Amino acid sequence: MHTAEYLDTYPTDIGSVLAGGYNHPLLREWQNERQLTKNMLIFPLFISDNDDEETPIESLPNIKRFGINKLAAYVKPLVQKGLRSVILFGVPMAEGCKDAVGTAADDPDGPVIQAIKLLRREFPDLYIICDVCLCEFTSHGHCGVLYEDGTINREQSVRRIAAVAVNYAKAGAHSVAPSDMIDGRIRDIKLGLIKAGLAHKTFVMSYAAKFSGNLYGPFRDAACSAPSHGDRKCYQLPSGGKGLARRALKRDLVEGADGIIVKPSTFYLDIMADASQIARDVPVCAYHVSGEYAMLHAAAEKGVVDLKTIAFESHYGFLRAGARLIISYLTPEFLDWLDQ
Ligand SMILES: NCC(=O)CCC(=O)O
Ligand SMILES: [Zn+2]
Ligand SMILES: [Zn+2]
Repeated sequence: MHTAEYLDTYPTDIGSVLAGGYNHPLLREWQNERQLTKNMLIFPLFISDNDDEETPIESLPNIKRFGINKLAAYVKPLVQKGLRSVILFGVPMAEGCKDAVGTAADDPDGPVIQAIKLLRREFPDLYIICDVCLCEFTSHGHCGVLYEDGTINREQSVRRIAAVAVNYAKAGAHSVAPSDMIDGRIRDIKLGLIKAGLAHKTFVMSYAAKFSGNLYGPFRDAACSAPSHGDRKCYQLPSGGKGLARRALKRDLVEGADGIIVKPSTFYLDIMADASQIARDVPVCAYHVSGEYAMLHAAAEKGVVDLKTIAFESHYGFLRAGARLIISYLTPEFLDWLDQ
C-alpha cells in the first residue's frame, strides 16, 4: 500500500499507536522524565545513647537502632555501595534524660552530636542531615516547649529549636531539617546560623508540609517519641489541608528554606506537585515515612505485592510529582537494586 492510500484509510489515527515508544527496555528508561538515582536517596539513621546498642525495630523491618560504637560498621558497606546522604534521629534511652525543653537534643555527649562527629570523621564524603525536633528529647513528647496548659509556646519553642540546629551545624552537620512544624522556626534558624557564621555552609531543609496522621507509628517505636498526652494536630497539618500546605511552603521559602520536605509521600502526591511549582527554585524532597514503608513490607510478606516492583513504582510516583530527593528506609535495598 502506498503511503497516501494508508493515510486515506487512517486519516485521524496516526497518533493512536504508542507502544512503539516503549517496546524496548531502553525506551522505557527514556520515558522517565527523571531517573531514580543513588544521589537522590537519603537514609534515616536512629542513634541511641546506649553506645553498644544494635536493636532491630519490630515495626520497621530491616531497620535498627544503633549506639555510637556500632554505627560505622553498619554505614561503611552502604557508603561503599554508593550511599551519599543520611538523616540522623537521636534516641535518648537513659533514665531521666528527658526534660521539658529537650536538653538532651544538643547535649555535646549525646547521640546526635557524637554521631555527626563520628560520621564526618569516618566518611568524609557522606552528606549529614540532622532532623531537628524536640519530641524525641522532651519528657512530654511534644515537638516544642509548652505553656502550663499544655499548648505550644511558640516563641520559646522556636528559640530552643534554632539553638539545637545551630549546635548541630557547629558539630559539623551539613544540613539541618526542622520537623516540628512550629511557626517561624526557619527564620530563627537562619538568623542563628548567620550569627554563628555558619549560614554559608548549612543547608536548611524545611519539613514545610508535614501532615499529622496515622503513618508515623513505627517511627515513634524506633525513636521512643510518642507524645505522653494529646496529639500533634495543633502544629502538624490536617490531612485535608491543601491550602495550609501551600501557605506553609510559601512561608518557609520566604523565611529562607533551602529545600522543602513533603511528608508523608504516597498519600500526598498532589501536595508534592504543588510544592514543585511553589518551591520550584529549591529541591523538593519526599519523605516515604515509616508507616508507608511498613505497609509495603506487610503487603509483600502477604504476597500481595512484590517489594522491589512496588518500591520502584512508589518512588517513581514521587519523582513524577516533582520530588528531586527522597528520604527512604528502602535506601539500602535501592543501592543494590540500582546496580542490577
Ligand atoms: N520527623 C520524623 C517523623 O516525625 C516521622 C517519620 C517517619 O514516620 O518515618
Ligand atoms: Zn517532633
Ligand atoms: Zn518528627
